Amino acid sequence: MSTEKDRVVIFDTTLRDGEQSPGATMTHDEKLEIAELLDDMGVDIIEAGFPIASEGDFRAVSEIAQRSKQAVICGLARAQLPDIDRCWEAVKQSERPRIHTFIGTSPLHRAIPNLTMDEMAERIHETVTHARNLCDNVQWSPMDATRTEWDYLCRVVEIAIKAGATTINIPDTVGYTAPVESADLIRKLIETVPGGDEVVFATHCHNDLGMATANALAAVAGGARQIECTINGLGERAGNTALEEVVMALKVRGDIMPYYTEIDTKKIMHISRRVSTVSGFPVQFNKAIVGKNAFAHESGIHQDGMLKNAETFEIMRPEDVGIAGTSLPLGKHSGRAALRAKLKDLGVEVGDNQLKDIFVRFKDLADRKKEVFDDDILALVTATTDGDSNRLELVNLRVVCGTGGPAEAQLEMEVDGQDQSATCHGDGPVDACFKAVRELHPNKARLQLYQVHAVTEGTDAQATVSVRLEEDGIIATGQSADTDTVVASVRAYIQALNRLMVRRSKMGPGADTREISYKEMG
Ligand SMILES: CC(=O)SCCNC(=O)CCNC(=O)[C@H](O)C(C)(C)COP(=O)(O)OP(=O)(O)OC[C@H]1O[C@@H](n2cnc3c(N)ncnc32)[C@H](O)[C@@H]1OP(=O)(O)O
Ligand SMILES: CC(C)C(=O)C(=O)O
Ligand SMILES: [Mg+2]
Repeated sequence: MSTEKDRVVIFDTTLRDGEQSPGATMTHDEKLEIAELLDDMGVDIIEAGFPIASEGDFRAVSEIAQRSKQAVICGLARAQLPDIDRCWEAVKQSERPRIHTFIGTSPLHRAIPNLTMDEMAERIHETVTHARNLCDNVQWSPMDATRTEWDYLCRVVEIAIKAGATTINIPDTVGYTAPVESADLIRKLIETVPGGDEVVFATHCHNDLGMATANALAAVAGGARQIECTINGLGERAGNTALEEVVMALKVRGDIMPYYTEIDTKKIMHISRRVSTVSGFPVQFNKAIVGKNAFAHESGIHQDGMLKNAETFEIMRPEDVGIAGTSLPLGKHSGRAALRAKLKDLGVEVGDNQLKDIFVRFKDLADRKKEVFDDDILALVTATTDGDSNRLELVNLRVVCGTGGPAEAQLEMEVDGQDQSATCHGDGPVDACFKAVRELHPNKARLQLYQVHAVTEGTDAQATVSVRLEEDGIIATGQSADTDTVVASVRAYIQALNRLMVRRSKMGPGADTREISYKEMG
């Protein structure tokens, strides 16, 4: 049975509560940019700032008010007449202005302005009336509502409604409430307070116990039709309800939550990145919806499932939140299915046997590296698919080098199936290694080119080493990739020697490089 869905209004307070996070201050231009993005994505109400707080806040709220295309522009004001006047001065420039005024109503918060219950009730009446005389869209909030005595909460909400508030916001200022309480509180207020069914109830949750999203959604189930939230959950202490979370929860679980918003969800990722940049608050990797890993799968079983059917491990499409697509980063937990898919993406078609070889090398690399990048994979392919006959093979290598003297290489190498070892010194670790290779496999090949480049970033980057050898006009190259540059160098050198031997043998019988004595590297 399909139910008609109710509209839930999205009230974004990134520029007010979000900016109150220590260190999240935004410049004037950044605020204008974020407001424009919020407006474009379909946010219904933008709380643009606290106009009495500073000249800068006043200017930002005023300018956002002038520029907004469709959103209601709201400013915050304490329960003080000068605050409300200043707020009105700023928001009145909007075609759709709102004044949001608040006061802390719990016992702890009543003590801050040192007002008795009756004095506070009188102040609420006076300030909401004043706001309503200026603006016909007035929101009132009993700060710390979830720790306010029930009877007193009902009393002050009724006063605010009678004084003309059109939206009653019930803040869980310190993130104390639990979902079941959140739903009950709103439901009971609507049922109990005279006029409660004639105003919009809003929910404003903080994330101190990690329940802000759950509490906001529960409040909606209880009858709230406005959710206050911020991009990336930015906000005081552990933050506010994250806009992207509630919006996507309502979209994805419309089956059990018959509500909808007018947010263009495809714009979520872009605004998330901009807010992260301008606030300087990075988004945690595993953050719901907008975290780097929200649509990324590294483990083989998940990647295989995703390649067969994306719904196996994703409950929403990345495109729906503005992400280009799922990513299957390769790492130590990945399997063949993802490796094959990655190779295909990179335009490399391999047979089953080649894939097997590449996979062994890939696992070996992934064990040593945090993340395996596309370039790493390509380097592995080059190293694996050349199919030479390997008369020389690296078995073991230890290198001692540093400031104390010449480098020493202890090399163990298989030469035509026989294990041999040599220790050589050289002018640096690579020179020592190459000398050891030549001691075990004397040759006169001339080193035409030795080139190292890091193909990936970071201190664990994979280096690709290219070696080109020339001998009697025959040229052979070797290439190897490894996180250890010296190991890559030795592998590349050995590969080039193997190829040289193959080429020589193809040019005529008996022509074996081992009969040729070593000539100094050029
Ligand atoms: C839960 C929330 O997010 S509430 C919003 C919090 N945001 C902010 O505070 C950011 C903007 N704030 C500011 O820039 C400054 O605090 C100002 C400009 C508002 C006030 O600055 P000051 O006059 O220097 O006061 P200060 O910040 O030291 O103290 C707050 C004053 O406001 C009073 N106050 C606090 N909340 C309210 C309220 N809702 N209604 C009326 N008075 C209030 C306090 O009692 C205190 O006044 P008092 O010293 O006379 O008791
Ligand atoms: C000003 C109010 C709504 C607030 O931010 C809170 O109580 O958390
Ligand atoms: Mg808040």
